[in-house]
Amino acid sequence: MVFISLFEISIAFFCFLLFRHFLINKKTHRLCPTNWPFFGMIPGLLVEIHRVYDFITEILEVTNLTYPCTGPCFANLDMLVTVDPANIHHIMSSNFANYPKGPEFKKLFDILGDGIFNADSELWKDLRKSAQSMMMNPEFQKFSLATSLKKLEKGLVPLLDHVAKEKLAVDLQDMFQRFTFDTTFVLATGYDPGCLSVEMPEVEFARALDDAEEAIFFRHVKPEIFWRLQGLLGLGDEKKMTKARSTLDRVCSKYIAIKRDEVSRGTNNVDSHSKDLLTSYMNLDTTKYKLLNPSDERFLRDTILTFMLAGRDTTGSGLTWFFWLLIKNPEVIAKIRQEINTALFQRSKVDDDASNNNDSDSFSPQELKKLVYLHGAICESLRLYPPVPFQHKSPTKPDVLPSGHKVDANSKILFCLYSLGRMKSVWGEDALEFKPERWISESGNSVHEPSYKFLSFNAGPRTCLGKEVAMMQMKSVAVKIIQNYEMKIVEGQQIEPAPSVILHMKHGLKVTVTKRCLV
Ligand code: HEM
Repeated sequence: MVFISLFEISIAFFCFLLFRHFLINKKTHRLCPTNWPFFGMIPGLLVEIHRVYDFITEILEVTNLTYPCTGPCFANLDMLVTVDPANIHHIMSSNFANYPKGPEFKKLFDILGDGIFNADSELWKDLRKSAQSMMMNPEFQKFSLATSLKKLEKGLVPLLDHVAKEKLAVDLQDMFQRFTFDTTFVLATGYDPGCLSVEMPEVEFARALDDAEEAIFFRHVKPEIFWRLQGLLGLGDEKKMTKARSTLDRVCSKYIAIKRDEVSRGTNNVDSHSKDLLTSYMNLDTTKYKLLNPSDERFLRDTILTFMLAGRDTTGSGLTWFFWLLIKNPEVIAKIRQEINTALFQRSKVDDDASNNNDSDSFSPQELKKLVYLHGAICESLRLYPPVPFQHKSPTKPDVLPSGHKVDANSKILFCLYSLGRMKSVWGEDALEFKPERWISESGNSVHEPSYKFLSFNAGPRTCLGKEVAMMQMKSVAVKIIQNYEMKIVEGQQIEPAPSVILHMKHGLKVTVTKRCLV
């Protein structure tokens, strides 16, 4: 009897705690997830995980751009989610020193070791300066453009011709990932893995990167102890992560050994003209960059892997969403074609005057820069579908953000780039529409948007180092395909972002292709 009453009293006390909790933690808005005792908002987030980006976007729109998200009390998953441009500018630029990526970031992305994505303070400075000096070198830029053009002519065009001739469907996402995988691998190591071909071979390195990215995404919503346990027991995503790690280590180690051998024998791959990043790092002047150690295999492995993640997936994802938007908006394709034809006509006039005979339909970087409408269309696509959909920061000292939110030392701040590009209060009432014209001024020049508003390439001192390489690559691919092919989306596909640290399409993008008759 006494036992039953004790049980009833406990239930009543628990109900009282729950009631009190809901009175204190009233929801900011009906769309926001409930903050449950013990589990925080995680149950509400997990229910919406299949459409997590749109869910967060809806919440941020109704909460004035910043939302404190509470995790389970035992899991250290509390974070402040913000897309307020004033906060972004404060964190990314004006108070950069107080906002490193932090140790939590490195734990989640541990597969990248001490590469530039994970590094902070002095190590990051050395990594950034060395990578910048290599990538800004005009020889590297020429090498990068030549690599893209060669892959276009020898890989992408034959594949699209084949698909058109045989009336097949091709997964554009797979095709672009293979394209950028090959080009980035050449830039990183000097070797072409030949992933883009009519046979579409399975490439274990590419599969391992995909698996690792998915596992990293889920680490963001799981308590650390949980995913570490999964890793130890070899379960779920962490099982894939362990396998991915061993594949990535093995492949990197193989290429490092081949390259060391070549560099020591002076027989470097002629195609790369010694401008690939691996060769440059092996010959690094370590008196300038005291914290970098190119004789350490681990350092070279982390560098290759970081560049593969930085260059392959981002540009591949950017191209996929861009072509999806184009196919859905044929009037945009027509305008880009018109712009390309005008540029080709002007070039032919200049050539006639100078008696040159340049009948190539590939554009030089200077010519590509003049395609203002194409530039606007790509920026518009990167605004709505940023390849890196979210980013983290963690303050070293407590601070108050311009939005008035207080942040503690070592707390987590998350920028949702996907949501930022869709906020009506930032981009206007037509924020959800695909409008390349948004990026063109009345005088016909490109409109520059500040990076704390258009964050797709990051902002402040950690701005993306590959922005120019990526834009040139996307433009070269776009010109070639738009000029020579028509594409149609295969009916009945569901197009949605996959939960990953890169904004992939969950089920790919299958299209049919026909070759255009050019007169
Ligand atoms: C459309 C294509 C691309 C997009 C949208 C993009 C976007 C970004 C973003 C958002 C970051 C910041 C990530 C973070 O701090 O967590 C970043 C950093 C970086 N990106 Fe890109 N990226 C692209 C292409 C490339 C390419 C092609 C390369 C190199 C070949 C590259 C190299 C880098 C590097 C080295 C960093 C680290 C910068 C630092 O931490 O100081 N990116 N990129």
